[in-house]
Amino acid sequence: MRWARPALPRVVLGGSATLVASLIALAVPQVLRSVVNGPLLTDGSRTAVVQAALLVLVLGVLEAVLVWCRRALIATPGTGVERTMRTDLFRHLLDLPVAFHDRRGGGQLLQRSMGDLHTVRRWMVFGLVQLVVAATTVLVGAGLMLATSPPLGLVYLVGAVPVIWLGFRFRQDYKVVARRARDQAGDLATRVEESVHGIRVLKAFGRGDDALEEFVRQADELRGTELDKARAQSRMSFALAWIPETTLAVALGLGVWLAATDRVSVGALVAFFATATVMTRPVESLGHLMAMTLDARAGTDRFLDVIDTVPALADPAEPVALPAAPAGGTRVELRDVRFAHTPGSAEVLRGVDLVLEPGETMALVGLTGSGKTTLLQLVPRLYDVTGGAVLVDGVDVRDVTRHDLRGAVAVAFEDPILFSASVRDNVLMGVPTERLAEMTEQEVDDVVRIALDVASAGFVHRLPQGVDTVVGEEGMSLSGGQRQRVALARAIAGRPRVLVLDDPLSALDVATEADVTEGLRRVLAGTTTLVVAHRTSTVALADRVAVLEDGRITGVGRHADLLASHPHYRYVLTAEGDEAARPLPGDLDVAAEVGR
Ligand SMILES: Nc1ncnc2c1ncn2[C@@H]1O[C@H](COP(=O)(O)OP(=O)(O)OP(=O)(O)O)[C@@H](O)[C@H]1O
Repeated sequence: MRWARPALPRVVLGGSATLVASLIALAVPQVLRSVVNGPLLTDGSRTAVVQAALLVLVLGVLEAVLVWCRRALIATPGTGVERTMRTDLFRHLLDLPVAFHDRRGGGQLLQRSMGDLHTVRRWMVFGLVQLVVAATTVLVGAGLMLATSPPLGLVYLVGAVPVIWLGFRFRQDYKVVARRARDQAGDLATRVEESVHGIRVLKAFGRGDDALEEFVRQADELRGTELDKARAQSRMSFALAWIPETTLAVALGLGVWLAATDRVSVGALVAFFATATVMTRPVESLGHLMAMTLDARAGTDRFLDVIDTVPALADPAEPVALPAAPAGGTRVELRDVRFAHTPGSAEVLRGVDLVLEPGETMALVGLTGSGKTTLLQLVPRLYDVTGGAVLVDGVDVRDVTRHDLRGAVAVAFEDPILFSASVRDNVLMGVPTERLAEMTEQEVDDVVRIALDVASAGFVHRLPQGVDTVVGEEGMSLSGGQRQRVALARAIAGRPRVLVLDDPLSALDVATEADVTEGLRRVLAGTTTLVVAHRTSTVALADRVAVLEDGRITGVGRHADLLASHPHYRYVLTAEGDEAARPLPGDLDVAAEVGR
């Protein structure tokens, strides 16, 4: 795995240190054997006993030093691997298309980047090395026992057969519950995230108890799975404790008989059981270490599920550069555009043909759910068309890099999302980083000031720290209309070639709306703009209006002309509100005609 590779040298070194430490532990019984068989049972030489004791002491100190080395060597790369995996996952999440995030719960992704990777790190730092060392210790120990006394060693090996079989079954069962537990933990995190996000709705509708009930149900489910895990693990640990112990009891009876009949030396018998004692801990830890490994595997699988998802909206292999911005403005064309949110589902857009001439402001009007937002999102390529093409200055948006495209096209959504940063930083998100890097402090200040002015966001200067006020998570410390204006300022701050606005004035009162409209008119001159409009006042920003009906554009023209000639347009604007069909200044005559 590429994430583990940089850490491998230190992990191998740390593993080797632990291995040597375990082998040292296994060597102690052999020293014991030589003491028992030598000085203890024969000449009783004190020097030999002292030498042996000193040797055991040195071996003990060496073992302790090596255990310390393991910790020092492995802790750092373990955290490094976790950090790199987490960063790569986050980078990938940013790279994945909006359609991916439409399908995945936020909590699941949170759980993947935090809980799952934490499990992987713990396994790398502790589980992996311990597992290798325990397995090696058991193998070497079994070999030593076999060499010390073949009949006793064989008894021990016979006992290993059911343990191996149980281990195999444990692996099969635990793998499934480990994955289920991680998925359920992700679902639970999604529930928390969704409830916190929608706390106002829950409180306003008194639905807190229902949310709690659902949370408890999911938490119980997770607890059930955790208990299944614990049960499987304790079954395995139980087997790993009683089978070797029973085997040793049999071996003890046999060993005493063999020693009594001089078929095995007392020293060998002592060494055999001392080795078995050294092996007790590694053998018993195998259950826990296997469980840890399978947990880490479930975490890794969930990590790879996301990281292996190829971004459907990747940059083209040979990107085309957008032509330099033409003096008169940028031309945007939607050519026979088709779009379905998921493969096989009904098409939301069914052959949209629309041209925005350079510098033109086009309003997009249609019934709720007719696909206006969807259409808008195809221009900055938040989704890819499923048929036809979107062209910016004659270039298919799929042929340019996303970086170039997003430098040229700016968006303001109806539901404006701000980040927990200052107003100033939120606005500056709309300016490409390279351009920001070339600006002086004064120029940056001017960009922020002008953008906020155009969006009539003067309220910002009355905030406690002015433009440096941090707006809280998702900008929740601001009102809806205030957030909408900051988001609008962000969209226009970068002076984009194309501006895509999704009903950007919907949360504003009439007076503020008039101010913003006035400011926008100035800015929009020369910027090709597509703006979703539900109200006549937003339509007032536009040079022409396009009517989206049943997935197609059924009319394009001036507001007054459409009001006169297009029944669906008239119906949409009238249906959206009493004041909606209010004619624009200068349209009074036509409106009067229609009204008659
Ligand atoms: N992420 C999504 N996944 C699946 N279907 C979606 C998704 N987003 C929107 N839709 C569907 O696509 C259709 C068009 O939705 P869209 O948001 O584009 O409409 P709209 O015209 O902007 O509506 P409104 O005026 O209410 O904002 C709707 O039927 C909606 O259910």
